[in-house]
Amino acid sequence: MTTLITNIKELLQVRDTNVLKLSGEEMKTLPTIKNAFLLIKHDTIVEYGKMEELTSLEADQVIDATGKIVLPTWCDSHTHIVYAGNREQEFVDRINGLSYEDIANRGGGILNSAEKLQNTSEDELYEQSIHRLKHVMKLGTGAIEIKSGYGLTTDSELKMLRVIKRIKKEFPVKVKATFLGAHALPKAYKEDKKGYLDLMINEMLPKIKEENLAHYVDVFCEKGYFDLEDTERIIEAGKKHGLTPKIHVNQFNAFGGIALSVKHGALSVDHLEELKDEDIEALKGSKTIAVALPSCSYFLSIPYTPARKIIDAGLPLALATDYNPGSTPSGNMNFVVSTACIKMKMTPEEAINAATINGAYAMGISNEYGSITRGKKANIIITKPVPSYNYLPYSFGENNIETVIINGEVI
Ligand SMILES: N=CN[C@@H](CCC(=O)O)C(=O)O
Ligand SMILES: [Zn+2]
Repeated sequence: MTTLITNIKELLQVRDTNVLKLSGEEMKTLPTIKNAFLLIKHDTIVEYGKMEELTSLEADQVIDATGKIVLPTWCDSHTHIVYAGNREQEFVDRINGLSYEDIANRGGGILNSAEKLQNTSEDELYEQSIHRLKHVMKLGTGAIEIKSGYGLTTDSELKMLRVIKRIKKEFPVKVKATFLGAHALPKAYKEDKKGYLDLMINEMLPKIKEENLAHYVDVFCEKGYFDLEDTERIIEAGKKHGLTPKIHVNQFNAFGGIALSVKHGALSVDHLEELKDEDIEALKGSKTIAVALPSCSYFLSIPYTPARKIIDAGLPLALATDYNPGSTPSGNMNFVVSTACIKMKMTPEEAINAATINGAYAMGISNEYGSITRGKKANIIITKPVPSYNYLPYSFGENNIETVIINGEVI
């Protein structure tokens, strides 16, 4: 099966050589070809160039993209889309004056989602999750990381991870799974944190390894959740089971979680709404990428991750949704890209780089995803007719996507 896309107004993120991530100044450049074509064979990008270089129109399917922009699908490197029910009551409680912290302290928040998930069957959880996944695929997401962390018992954490595994098998979208047992202290272990850490280390992780259910290990490293010592224990245990760390850090408080994550070779550190100079220093020269989650800042009215500070220090930055029921009930990467430009003062070029190639890096898949490169997976967004690529973040809230191709097939 071959698909030829012709007359593309502008083809974005064209990289002849296989760049794995972009840092600092490099993020300012978004290589493009105007009046371009793109040829897909089966699930792979095989050729692209200027229309005048196109020698044959022969293909099983020809899509005319006159007036339209073509770019790689979004790579959403931080989500919690496998969850049960929702938390719209807490949303109203926050409008009426309670804080995210107040709600958590009253037994709501993550523990509320955990209770719902524990009482939901694996099949029902799968159905609810794929409903969200299908929606975000239509919004242009072609690769996604999904975390556990709303189970908080061995059975329920495994239930979440099995749902992720099933999604991975059933859907063309690229999926990476992360074990986030250390998301909150479950009620049953309220007075016994050590007991819960032991449970994760001695029971959950070996089972996860046995069933090959995760690639990454995550910890909510935050005051009132897991401190540096807890985080280090879980990271070390995860690494022993072959899981690379990707850590929730600096969401509300900065107290050294970034340096710790870097020391352990974390692939990413995510959130970073609170950021100190020493955090920036810790990231320099490392292979760890910072991941900003602007929809979470928007929804919780907390500070935005200081993207300028990170990029201007020469560091790489990725953008992701954080899609979850408590802090970000949205998986829309288009909104993330817009919000990054509007609120974090990222240029459209930086934001698109952060949401494609750098997002892929933050999932460990940038050798296969995140750019228009010969040999990479054919995961493609075709927009509606738009004046320029700047229009995509500019027209926030508008759906500019007409067609999404994942693994070479229109979805
Ligand atoms: N901060 C920790 N975890 C999620 C939110 C969890 C929740 O409120 O359900 C996040 O990334 O924002
Ligand atoms: Zn998160």
